[in-house]
Amino acid sequence: MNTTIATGARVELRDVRIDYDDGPAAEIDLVVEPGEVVILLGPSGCGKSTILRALAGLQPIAAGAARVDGDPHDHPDTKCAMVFQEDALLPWRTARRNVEFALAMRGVLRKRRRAIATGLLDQVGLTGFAEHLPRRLSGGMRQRVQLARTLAAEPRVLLMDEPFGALDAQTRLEMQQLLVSVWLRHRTTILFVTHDVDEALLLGDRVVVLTSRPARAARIVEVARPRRPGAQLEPEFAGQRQEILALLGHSPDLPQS
Ligand SMILES: Nc1ncnc2c1ncn2[C@@H]1O[C@H](COP(=O)(O)OP(=O)(O)OP(=O)(O)O)[C@@H](O)[C@H]1O
Repeated sequence: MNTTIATGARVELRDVRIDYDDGPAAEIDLVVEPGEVVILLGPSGCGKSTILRALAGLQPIAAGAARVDGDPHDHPDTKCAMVFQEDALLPWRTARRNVEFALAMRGVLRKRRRAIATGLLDQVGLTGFAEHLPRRLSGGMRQRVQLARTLAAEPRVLLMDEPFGALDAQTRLEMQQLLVSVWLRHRTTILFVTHDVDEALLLGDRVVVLTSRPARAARIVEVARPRRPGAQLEPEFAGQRQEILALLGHSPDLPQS
């Protein structure tokens, strides 16, 4: 791998308020340390995506300030990359050429692009699939290409909006494990939106449980790292799971919707 490692940035949301025409959508005060994984969890429509969109510079902030490594962040740039549930690959380009496109955007010389793209596709477990068009790949594989392409841009912050929400349970588990391995390698700061408490506890250093709209932090749960296999069964983990479900208004005995 020839890419330099872009370590995570510090993200600050200082008394930030984000409005839509019909009123406030989020009121949030949060600092995410470099390389930290913070999960935003909350009821449907509470304002989770809105917070990510504001951090991506796609949504104006009505009050307060968003900063990345101390710099005001109010417009899209390469420091923060969004990863969506639906993949946004170019359908006429192979997996490798989709990744190369991001490298070209970053100004990487043509002769270096191929080796870097192949290395990134190896990292996300797609060795042997580099020359496939997106339509010949499964949903999980397309998400892997999207992750490789996102990493090619060397973002300092990954903004992930329910990236695995459309995948089947097995593929979702594989993608969660992949994200952990990618994170261990790159230590990118990650803000990750999910509805899934187990996903939150598996991936997060901290889980921010949000109120219904406007999204405010109802509680921030610290999660111990590193996770051991089977940690979900340990009492501390089970206690945190129940605490979060209670905050979300679910009975812990009921399965999550
Ligand atoms: N562009 C917009 N204009 C006006 N209202 C919007 C806009 N986008 C979202 N909203 C509303 O703002 C609220 C927050 O939306 P947002 O998408 O951030 O919620 P969310 O927590 O990510 O939801 P979900 O979990 O269902 O994806 C919702 O009530 C939504 O209908």
